[in-house]
Amino acid sequence: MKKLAVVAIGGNAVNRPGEKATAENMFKNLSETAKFISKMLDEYDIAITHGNGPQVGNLLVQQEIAKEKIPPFPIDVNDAQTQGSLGYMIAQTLHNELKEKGKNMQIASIITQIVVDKNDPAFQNPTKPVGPFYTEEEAKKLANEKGWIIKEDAGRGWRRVVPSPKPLEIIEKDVIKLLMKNDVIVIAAGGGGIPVILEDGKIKGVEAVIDKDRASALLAKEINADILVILTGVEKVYLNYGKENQKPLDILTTTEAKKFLAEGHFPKGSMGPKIESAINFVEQTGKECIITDMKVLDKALRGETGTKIIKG
Ligand SMILES: NC(=O)OP(=O)(O)O
Repeated sequence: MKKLAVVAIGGNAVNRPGEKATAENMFKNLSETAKFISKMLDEYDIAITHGNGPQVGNLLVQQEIAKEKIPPFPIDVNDAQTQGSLGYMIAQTLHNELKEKGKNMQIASIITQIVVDKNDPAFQNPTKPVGPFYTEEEAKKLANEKGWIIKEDAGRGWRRVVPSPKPLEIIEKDVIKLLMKNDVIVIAAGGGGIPVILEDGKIKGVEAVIDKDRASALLAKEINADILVILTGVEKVYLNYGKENQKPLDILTTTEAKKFLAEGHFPKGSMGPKIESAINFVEQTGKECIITDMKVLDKALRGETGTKIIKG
């Protein structure tokens, strides 16, 4: 029997740094991503999750420019748009890769809503970077003109930030489980899921972008996954990343992970949420999480590279 995995694909699986975010480039990059992910399908049934920070921010910019003629949508509707566009691209590129390998598997991209707490303090303190990078000067000008909140993003430049509440419950969890039981590759919780709140027994979208690694950990827990795989731009997690004394980590216990997180080894906008999500999933389930680069995914799953987070 195959094991169950949630695979969270990072931003560089979709857009390479410095490359234009054209549909053509995104299809090209995702075709490569599909090659790496498809290697795990003999051993694992998978649910794929993806980010949407750059894409949802780009949609907001497009709508800002066109707002005199076409009314902008709220952020939750734009989250849904990115689930649709990226879900389509991932499904198509994976379908084509599997066909080339002589495999005929069904792939379903699920528009996924995730309940958040309407009193989550994140609504008062936006932290999630979206859209393009700006210089400090450009970003401050845009913040003045458009009322955006802007922040410096992990030493890479300035970006608009929006609220990022904690994901609590996946509305479509049962249909995701049903599809996975029936050997369907599921793409779900894209862009961290569409944030919704409960009001008078109904659900209603709210303007925010949930962190995709947090949503991936929740999905992995809810579908009882054997492993959470977080794909990113580095092969291993490092202590003192980018410094002369940087040290790669092969195995990290949850106790060590919490200590290093508190010591500031994992920046808020990049490795921090991945480590937090890994700790949540591993502590709550006793299962494992691997953080690695998709190019070495097969080796990491064999325990030959990557950083494995275990309970302890
Ligand atoms: N929603 C989200 O976390 O997107 P990124 O990973 O692209 O920032």
